[in-house]
Amino acid sequence: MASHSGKSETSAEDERAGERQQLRLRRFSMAALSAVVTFLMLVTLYLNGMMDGRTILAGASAMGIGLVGFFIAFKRGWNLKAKDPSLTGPMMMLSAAVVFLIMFDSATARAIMGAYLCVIMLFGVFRYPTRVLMNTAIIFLGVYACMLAVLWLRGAQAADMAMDIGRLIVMACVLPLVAWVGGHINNLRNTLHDRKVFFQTIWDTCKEVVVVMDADGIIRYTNPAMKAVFDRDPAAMIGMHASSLQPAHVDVTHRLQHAVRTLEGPGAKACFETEGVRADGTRLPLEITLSRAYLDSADMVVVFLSDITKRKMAEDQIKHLAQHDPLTGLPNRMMMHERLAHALALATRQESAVWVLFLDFDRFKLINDSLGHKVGDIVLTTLAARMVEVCRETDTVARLGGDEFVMVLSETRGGKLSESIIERLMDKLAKPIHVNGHELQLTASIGISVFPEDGTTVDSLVEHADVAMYRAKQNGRNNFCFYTASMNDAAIARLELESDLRSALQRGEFRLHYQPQVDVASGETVGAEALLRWQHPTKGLIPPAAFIPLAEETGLIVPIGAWVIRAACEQQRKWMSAGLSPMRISVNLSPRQFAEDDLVETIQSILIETRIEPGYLELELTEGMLMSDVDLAEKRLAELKQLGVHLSIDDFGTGYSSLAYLKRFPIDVLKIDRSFVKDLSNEDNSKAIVMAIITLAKAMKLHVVAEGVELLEQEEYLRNACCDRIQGYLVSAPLPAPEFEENFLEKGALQVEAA
Ligand SMILES: Nc1nc2c(ncn2[C@@H]2O[C@@H]3COP(=O)(O)O[C@H]4[C@@H](O)[C@H](n5cnc6c(=O)[nH]c(N)nc65)O[C@@H]4COP(=O)(O)O[C@H]3[C@H]2O)c(=O)[nH]1
Repeated sequence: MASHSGKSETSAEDERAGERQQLRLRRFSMAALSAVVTFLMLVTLYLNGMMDGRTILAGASAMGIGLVGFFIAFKRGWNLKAKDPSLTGPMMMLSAAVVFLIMFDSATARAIMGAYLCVIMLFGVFRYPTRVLMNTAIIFLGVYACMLAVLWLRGAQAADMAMDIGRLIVMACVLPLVAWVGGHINNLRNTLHDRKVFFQTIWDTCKEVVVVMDADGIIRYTNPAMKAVFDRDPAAMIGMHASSLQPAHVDVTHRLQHAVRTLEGPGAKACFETEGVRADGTRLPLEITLSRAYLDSADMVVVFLSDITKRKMAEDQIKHLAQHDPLTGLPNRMMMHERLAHALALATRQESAVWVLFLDFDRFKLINDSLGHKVGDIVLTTLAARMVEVCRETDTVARLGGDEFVMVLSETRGGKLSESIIERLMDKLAKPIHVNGHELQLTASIGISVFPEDGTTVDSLVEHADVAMYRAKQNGRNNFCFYTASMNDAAIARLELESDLRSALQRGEFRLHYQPQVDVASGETVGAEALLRWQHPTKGLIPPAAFIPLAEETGLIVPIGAWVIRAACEQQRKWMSAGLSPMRISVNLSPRQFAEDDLVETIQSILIETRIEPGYLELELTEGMLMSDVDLAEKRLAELKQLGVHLSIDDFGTGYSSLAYLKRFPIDVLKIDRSFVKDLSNEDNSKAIVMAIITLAKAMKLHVVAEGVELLEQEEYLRNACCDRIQGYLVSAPLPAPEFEENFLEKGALQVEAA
């Protein structure tokens, strides 16, 4: 099989070689024929007495012998051994030898060959580069000069010599010039050809449609992109009017004409966007760029048509993203502004009212913190959908961020706005939401401002609705409140508080009070909780509840919280330096602080600077902080634990702690929330809860501290329930450091193992 295919390959090759040899023979025959024709021409010259018969005979014989030799070589295949089997070189040398032989003998032949060469050179300028032409001219002139020298030596006639020398001089002047000019023409021709290929490639591969049209809008040229973009045959478009590329309802003739008129000077261009139509009738957005060009003796307009479908889609998407909230798909603050401005303009004309509702969901932060952002997101989208359901199409529901929403309700001619809409909205929002097995019930605090009574601008109405919302929250959650001028005062006060809070740290207005923690069994003070106070220059001592939420909201809690830890450690150091027995001091950590990446480093550097053993510092965390991101909490707690500080869960029982998670956290202490302690005397439920917490803590080998112990009977119950420690007014209210020192340290505080 293999040898068979090998054979067939060889025979095919032989066949091709045979064909090539035949071709060479044919070419040779044509060259021989041209030699015969030349010979006939020479015979004509001879018959007219212009050439010597001997010369012609000698030339013809030499040529004849040479041609026969070549013929035999081709027939026998000798030529195949040569480098160039066509034998072009030897044949040219034979021709040149014969030509020079004839020229040598005949002045006429020299004259004819000179003229012949000039003609060849002239035509050659379109084909050969300067170098080739110049070489040919020099060789010819050199051989010619040598020939004349030999003739002169042989004593040629003076008249003939003069003619030949004159011819040689003329040719010496003309031929290099022809060669030089010819070379240039040839270069230009090549450049033009290259440019043509270059621009043709651009024309053919350009993704933009290029249309060259005359002053009447008739398409003269267009490129292959026409097919790709408009699905139309470019050849078929030639001669059609450019308007055939547009949908029937779009007429840009005037725009086009106007744009063309504005094009002044070379390189001027005009640009605009419009719509085009494909062969199947579908439309596409186009960007048109026009410029003028002069072609075929006429003014032309060159039009670039770019398909901007993708760009338009991206623009629309960006616009949508810029104007909408990505989570709920509702308009965002920017679009709410636009819509409200529009609603106000309309209401001014129609002399109707517009209500701006500012909504904030009560307890949302707690849900978000304790059940995680994913649950928070589901809750928000559910609430957003409910708000939209209550609205009419002309109304707007927007999300400003977090759990803050704004609704813009416009009064129509048919119906007045009334409180019943708000009640309907609140009922709808308060319906339970089921997420991941949790049944969540959220309520909204709603502030309402009314146009035109409460403001005539977008900003004032939104601001006033916000102020009213704060009041609604203060009045107890799940409430709504219409704005009144006096509310503004409260909002201003809040702003003032915020600005005072910002400078309180620099001004050194913060203080720490210490509340003792007492061992139930021994009655001895075994620790203290450091609690923050703000000594305001005009308002006096402000309790933390009045400013911690604001500090948390503004982020100021991070530097304030760091100050608390430092102040507590410094106080501890002072007491130790004064020879007082050290005890563990606990400080509260806020959610923001806990989330800070450099929390551990901050605490570590404070401990090092104040030379306090980590075991004397206890950090109080809330359940919400741990549950909002369990993985982060686990990592952060491990880092803190490694540092050596004590960890406790504050207000235990009020959050959403899963006991399974509790096991993952390296906690030392559970603090029973004071709401359970408060109800110990009269509520069986609280007793059960307190007992459960203590049992749980014991099972997990944790210490238990009961907060807010005010009454002896509460202490008694806790003692019987084997609670480790108590903290509360029964022992002492939080005290400034000197009083705490006097009452609880000097009286012989018990030393606690810092481990
Ligand atoms: N009714 C009653 N209350 C008692 C009794 N014993 C103590 N208390 C009060 O209960 C609060 C205990 O602190 P907390 O649960 O950590 O609750 C703290 C804590 O969450 C926060 N807080 C206080 N200081 C800081 C701080 O430095 N940083 C952070 N992030 N939060 C702090 O402010 C909350 C309130 O602090 P305070 O106003 O100092 O209120 C303190 C304390 O004065 C009692 O027998 N009965």
